[in-house]
Amino acid sequence: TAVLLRSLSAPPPKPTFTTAPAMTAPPMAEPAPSFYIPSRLFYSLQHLDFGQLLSLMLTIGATFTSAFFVIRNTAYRICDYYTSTVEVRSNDPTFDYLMYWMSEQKQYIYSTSFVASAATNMWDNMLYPGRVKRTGIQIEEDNEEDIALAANDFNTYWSQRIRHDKTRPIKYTPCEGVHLLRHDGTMISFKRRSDQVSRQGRKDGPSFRQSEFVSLTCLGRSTATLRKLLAEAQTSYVERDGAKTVIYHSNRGMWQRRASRIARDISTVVLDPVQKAALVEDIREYLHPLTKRWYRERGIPYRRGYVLFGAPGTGKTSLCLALAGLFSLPVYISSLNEPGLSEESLSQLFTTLPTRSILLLEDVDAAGLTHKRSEKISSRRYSGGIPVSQSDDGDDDDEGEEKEEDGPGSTSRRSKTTRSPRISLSALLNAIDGIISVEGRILIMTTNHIDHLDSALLRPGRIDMSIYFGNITTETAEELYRSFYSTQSIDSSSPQPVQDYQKRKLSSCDYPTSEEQLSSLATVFASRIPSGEISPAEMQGYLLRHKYRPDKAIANIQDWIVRFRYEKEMRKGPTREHFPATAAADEGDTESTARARSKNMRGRKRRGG
Ligand SMILES: Nc1ncnc2c1ncn2[C@@H]1O[C@H](COP(=O)(O)OP(=O)(O)OP(=O)(O)O)[C@@H](O)[C@H]1O
Repeated sequence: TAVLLRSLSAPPPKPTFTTAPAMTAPPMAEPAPSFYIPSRLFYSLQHLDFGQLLSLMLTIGATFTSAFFVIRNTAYRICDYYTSTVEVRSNDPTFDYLMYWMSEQKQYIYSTSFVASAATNMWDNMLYPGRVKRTGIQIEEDNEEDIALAANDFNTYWSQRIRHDKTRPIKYTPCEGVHLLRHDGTMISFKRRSDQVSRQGRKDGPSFRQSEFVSLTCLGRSTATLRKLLAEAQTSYVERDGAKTVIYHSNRGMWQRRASRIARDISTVVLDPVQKAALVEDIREYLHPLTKRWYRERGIPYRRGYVLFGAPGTGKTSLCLALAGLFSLPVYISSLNEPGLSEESLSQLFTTLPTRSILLLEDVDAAGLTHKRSEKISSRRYSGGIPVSQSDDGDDDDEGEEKEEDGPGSTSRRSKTTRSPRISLSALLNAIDGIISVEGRILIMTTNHIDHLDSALLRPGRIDMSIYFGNITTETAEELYRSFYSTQSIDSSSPQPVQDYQKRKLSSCDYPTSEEQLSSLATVFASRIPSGEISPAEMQGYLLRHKYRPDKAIANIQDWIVRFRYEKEMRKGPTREHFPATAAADEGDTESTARARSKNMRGRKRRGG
């Protein structure tokens, strides 16, 4: 250290050169101030010229770097020229096909890193890792083997079911990076990467959307191998659905597959036969290719919309699913109340629908955007887009009356009074028939209160047919009874254990054996049903108690109706008749105190008291 310090503080010695005296040695260039210390250090230790050494090193470095880039670019160009690549993006259905196919490949993927998923919602987790919250919704696909096993031996089936639920099969797809796979004797490189894109277009924006990319590369200038692979992936993805109805749900502006269900037969949804036939005929006509041409020739946007309205549990959603089954169309379900749904994502949902699909917008009245704009109610509750809370004294008499009408289970009224609309009416209208909105789709909106919808939403072109769903009538009660007990013939296409099970079950119950017998039972049943009082869902609830006893369903119906009426009364709130003692004490009430009490009661109800 002492030597070093001394050499640094001493003036630089003159370098000695052993060249010919005639040639004057060039004096060593005075090092630049920043090189002074390293230069002195080098010279004192190695007697080397630091400047020359540095330039030599820089030259070597630059040569190697340029050589590296030249070689790499040449290699890339050669690879590009002699290989074929296809890129698949996560916002395209092909991505789903490919990832499903990959998860089904048991061998021939040469990789050491995978995304493993045993989640209920396997697809969401795999396709969009880290982005999907668990909703707790579990929709299971039907499994014929399970049904056959259950028909044979329920206990074994159940223990297997429970074990399976605990140890869900783990599915694998290659994780981010490059992997090799062999398909039809060809080696294919599979590259997966993801990119985070904020909704505002900035990477550091508040809400991110993860986009994924997969590229498949194989040797040769022909893309045939890759096309064949993708076609195979698509077929395997589509074939698993068979004739089932595929249901998609919206999630933050994207459609996500949720389930495939055995299609519901349209005859199981009871509705005025004339209305039902008109609706089915209208859709059939709309889907006809000549209709499409007809629309195009006249410059009319090729779209069709329906609104199904009526009380809860009257079959609106059921009819929509049955129509999807009848026409083998996928159903895309969304609700304007969905958390996180913005105007931008709503428009994206509408534009990414496939042609020939059903878009079901549920409970449009509950979104808070659909009040008639001219009405007093609108300005009072949504002045400036900010919800105005109800005053505690329960002054709003209309409100109280409407609440009672909705019944205790109604959520739509509550949501309207506590939330401001996130989607404006104009955004919804634009999404429905905006210039980039998909043509060929069928829009079905359901609502419990059609009178709350703005007339702009219901104008022809947006909504072409409105169908009312009402409570059970004598005719629909008969139809429901028939559809409930008619499917008792043994399905000869079912596996033998299932047929045996059905036979055993039928022989132990008192089922009608012929169509005539069923008809006369249905007529007796229907004659005991009061028209317009009971919703189909409530009726179904009753029939489910007598799933295998059609005779008991008839015998017990009158008792059930008495109880049903009583419970309905009680749900409306206790009245004087329920409390005769109180009624007597109230005899002396003046009209004004009675009104004050009723007002208080409404106020308490609204506050949940
Ligand atoms: N018209 C009907 N025909 C046959 N079944 C019905 C009918 N209405 C209701 N149901 C039965 O009642 C249940 C609820 O029906 P659904 O969900 O279709 O009613 P909804 O009108 O859509 O109700 P909400 O307005 O609450 O969404 C289903 O299980 C369905 O089978």
